[in-house]
Amino acid sequence: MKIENVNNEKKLAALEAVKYVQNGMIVGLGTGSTSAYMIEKLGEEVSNGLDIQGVPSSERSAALAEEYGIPLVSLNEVVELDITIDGADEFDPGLQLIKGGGGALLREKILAHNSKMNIIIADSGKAVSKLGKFKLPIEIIPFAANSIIAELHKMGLKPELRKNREGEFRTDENNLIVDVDIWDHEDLTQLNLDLLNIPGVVETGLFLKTTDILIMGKDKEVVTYKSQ
Ligand SMILES: O=C(CO)[C@H](O)[C@H](O)COP(=O)(O)O
Repeated sequence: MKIENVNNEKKLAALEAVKYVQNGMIVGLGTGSTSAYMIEKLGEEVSNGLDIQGVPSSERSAALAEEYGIPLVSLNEVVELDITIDGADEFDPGLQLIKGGGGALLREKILAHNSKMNIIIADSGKAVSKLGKFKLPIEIIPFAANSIIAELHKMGLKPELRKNREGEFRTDENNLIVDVDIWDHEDLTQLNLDLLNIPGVVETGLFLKTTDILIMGKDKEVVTYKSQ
């Protein structure tokens, strides 16, 4: 699909999700290109009088929200969120997700866990029948990087340390990301537990039970899925 069509689907999903935001809400702000459309639209609504406070899931989203005039608070000030709107790298028919392509999975999962409602916004290219074409991001602490990578190799997960132009990719919490191949794994709940059991693994990008509503842009329309 052409990039402008993908972007249009992202935007459609984002605009639809913003309709769920009401006056007085504490809103979790996701990270990524789809979430950026949502933050831009929320900023427009704020300038038209919508009274909300945002809790950003990354430094990038915090900067964007500030640029668009959305008042921000920290999670520690509010403890619970009314709604979080975030993107995904893949979603399956059970609305299970792989997230973390942008490296913000830790704060994103914390927001999702502490939110009364979680809305995921995505273009149609993110829909899969089975999770795992996208490599699963895992956040790990630098102190244990090599031992964790060795263990992930033993598990057959073909780990790759994420890099960028500056060298090792660092998260907002100054951790590392390892991307692993989970394609051959059927029991994702068990896999998630096995990964979280490795000392030094901070969080995984498997979001298995957090989605309440998923809004997908598809051509010029939106399709809304609700969790059962
Ligand atoms: O999980 C994420 C960041 O950690 C993003 O939500 C995910 O990567 C989707 O990004 P985009 O909206 O740019 O396709």
